[in-house]
Amino acid sequence: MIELDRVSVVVPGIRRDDPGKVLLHGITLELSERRIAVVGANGSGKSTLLRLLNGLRQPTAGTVRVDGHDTVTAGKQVRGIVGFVFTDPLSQLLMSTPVEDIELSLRATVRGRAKRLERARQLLDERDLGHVAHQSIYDLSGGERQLVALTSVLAVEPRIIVADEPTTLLDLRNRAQLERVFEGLPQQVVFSTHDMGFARTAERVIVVDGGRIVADDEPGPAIDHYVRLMA
Ligand SMILES: Nc1ncnc2c1ncn2[C@@H]1O[C@H](COP(=O)(O)OP(=O)(O)OP(=O)(O)O)[C@@H](O)[C@H]1O
Repeated sequence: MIELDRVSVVVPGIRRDDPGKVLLHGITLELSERRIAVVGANGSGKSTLLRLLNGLRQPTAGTVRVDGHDTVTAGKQVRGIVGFVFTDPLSQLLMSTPVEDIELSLRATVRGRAKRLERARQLLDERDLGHVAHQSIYDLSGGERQLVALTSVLAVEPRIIVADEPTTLLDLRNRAQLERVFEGLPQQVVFSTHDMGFARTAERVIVVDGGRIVADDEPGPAIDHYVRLMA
């Protein structure tokens, strides 16, 4: 369970008389559903909200807790529970090939390089990515790259996945494939998206506007609210 209690995020101004910019205004949420989508216009605060959930960003005021662990004071535990998938997998893949990247992830949980490499190859095979295991990550297609990034995050078995627009850079076919992969994950998944079809696969849709939650409902009414807002 993720809990946000009166969370604000403020970026300080550059000059002394500049009050700064409020990115999120006093948000209180309990996130327990298996699939939660966050939608909103560009710059509305979706990424800021999602980054709070695994401690990538810290609140200026209020608290974020994951299974009772505060993301500020217990960041390590939180990152063990919440895996984060970025829009651009190249922001996340650190090694030059898929097998090496997954081996790196596994250093947190598996002892011995040979064992880690074997497990990495097995995880890639399970996602039908065995044939690209030793290919440069720069030579993968966008879809393959995002699947490798997701496989790398899943390798350490997080209980919750937070994904920031994971399908935005993909073509329609890869988008559909990745959405199916997300739908099949046993983990709780909190994702942001501009794709209303993807948002409709969630049980709950949260609409963010100007750093505030303006709708929080089942997909039908929440997406209707968002569409009216954008009209
Ligand atoms: N470190 C920062 N300093 C100043 N402004 C910031 C900072 N980080 C984010 N912002 C601003 O906060 C607002 C919300 O950004 P955020 O990335 O959360 O939006 P978003 O809803 O994810 O947008 P998009 O759909 O375009 O990805 C934007 O106006 C952005 O420019």
